[in-house]
Amino acid sequence: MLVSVLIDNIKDFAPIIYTPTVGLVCQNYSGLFRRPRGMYFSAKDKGEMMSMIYNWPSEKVDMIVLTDGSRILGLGDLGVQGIGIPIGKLDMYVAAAGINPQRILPVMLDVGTNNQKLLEDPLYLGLRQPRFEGEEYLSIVDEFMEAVFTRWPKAIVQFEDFQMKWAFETLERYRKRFCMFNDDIQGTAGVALAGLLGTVRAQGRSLADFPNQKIVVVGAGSAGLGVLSMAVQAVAKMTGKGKTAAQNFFLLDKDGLITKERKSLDPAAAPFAKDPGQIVGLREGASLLEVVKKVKPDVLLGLSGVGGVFNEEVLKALRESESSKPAIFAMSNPTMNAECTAADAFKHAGENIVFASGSPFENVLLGNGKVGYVNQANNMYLFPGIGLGALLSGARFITDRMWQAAAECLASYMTDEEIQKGILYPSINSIRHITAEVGASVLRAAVAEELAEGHGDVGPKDLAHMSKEETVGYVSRNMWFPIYSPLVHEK
Ligand SMILES: NC(=O)c1ccc[n+]([C@@H]2O[C@H](COP(=O)([O-])OP(=O)(O)OC[C@H]3O[C@@H](n4cnc5c(N)ncnc54)[C@H](O)[C@@H]3O)[C@@H](O)[C@H]2O)c1
Ligand SMILES: O=C(O)C[C@H](O)C(=O)O
Ligand SMILES: [Mg+2]
Repeated sequence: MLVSVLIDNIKDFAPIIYTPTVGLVCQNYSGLFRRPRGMYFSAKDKGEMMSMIYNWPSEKVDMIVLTDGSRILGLGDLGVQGIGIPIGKLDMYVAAAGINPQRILPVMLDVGTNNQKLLEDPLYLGLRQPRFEGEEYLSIVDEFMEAVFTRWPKAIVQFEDFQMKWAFETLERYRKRFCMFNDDIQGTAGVALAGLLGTVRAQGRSLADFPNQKIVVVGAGSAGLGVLSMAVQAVAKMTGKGKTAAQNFFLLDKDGLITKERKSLDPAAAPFAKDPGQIVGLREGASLLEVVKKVKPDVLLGLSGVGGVFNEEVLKALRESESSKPAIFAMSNPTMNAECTAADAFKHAGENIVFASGSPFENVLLGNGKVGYVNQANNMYLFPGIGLGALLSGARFITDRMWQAAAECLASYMTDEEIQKGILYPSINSIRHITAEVGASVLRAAVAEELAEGHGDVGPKDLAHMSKEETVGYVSRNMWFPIYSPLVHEK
């Protein structure tokens, strides 16, 4: 496809090159395979990764999206078939951030798969062995990262769709060594925070009221925990109180409400586990329905990967919310894995809700000319700006402060009029403009943290002297745009 066609028609094409169609492609990838795109590093390539990286034909690489295929959307372990995700994310980088398509690199780390069906599939393209674990696994990722940053010291690496344990562990391991981030933990958190701040405004409250929002998060994986961590940081920033920042947040996983009584409580979930004494009438492992009935939340946010967990009973219980405009974020992907459909949300929870989903749904016609607006709460609103901002600032690392700046920029993009209509995010048609603004705020945060080393001829001092408007101009001018020579020259 011509890149200009993609850029000019991004709203129509995003659901094809990206979520949800990319999920279907990954599920059927070995059967659909025609030609390779990107690079595959197998566990058997250990010791060879440096020469492999130096064999990549493009002299410069700006953006790399890397997966090990272990948690592809809500579809589970798809082994090497997960390469569709880095390809789709990088197509978005080209369309949304104007990253030169010759400088992108989709990468698959093939460390085996635990998907029995794939292991038995004669067409499966990857290693036919269980996944590497422990130190063996980490040494493979280490070797890859060292090789990448030796050849391209100013590249940005985005980790995508890693199962939770490796998502957190690799983020901690590399975030202060390399310019990298984990999109499922950090990108999702930023987009959700922008949506949560928009929800406060939509509910007719002042932003300072955010710490009082009662938020029930369903799914304690990399995405759900990422969202809560960032929301807690935002509350702590507003109130100056770190310790009690999580008190209005409730977290559930497949075993129900997480409390301090949970046996083998995951340390990553521990900061959000409720003290049983604190929550009268709710026990360890309480069901989602019990929690919604008791808490009467302002927001119900799903990152469980399980389609339909916001069932009719749960949605009806949300009618008792203390908020006149409760919000439902059914963020799991692809469409089949959404916690509820848009139509069901408006039907069962009422017409005055605010609704967002990770995968696109059509707006819902409510009758009498009224429209139930569907937002797409997807990390695609932020990762292009984070990548571009980091690249153009020459950031050494990507910090929490840069993410906060990105989320606040996205949140402030919306006018009061839009917010009143339940519109929390801008149209994807303006994704280049959004990315320029987000990229500029990330760049300025990098400068403020003295992490900006400059890019090309533009040094750190030049960056520091740019006004806000000049920074947006600089970012926009550095977006690649396709210009095609006409086949027939006009006389
Ligand atoms: N919209 C977005 O931008 C976005 C971003 C990242 C992830 N996601 C989606 O979020 C989902 C989860 O991703 P993840 O990386 O956190 O996965 P994960 O596997 O790390 O976590 C899933 C969590 O859901 C819990 N869970 C499973 N069944 C449940 C149930 N019936 N009720 C309550 N909780 C249940 C699990 O216990 C686990 O805590 C995926 O579908 C993914 O596509 C969306
Ligand atoms: O890929 C997406 O659409 C969003 C997110 O990164 C996910 O894993 O679901
Ligand atoms: Mg993802």
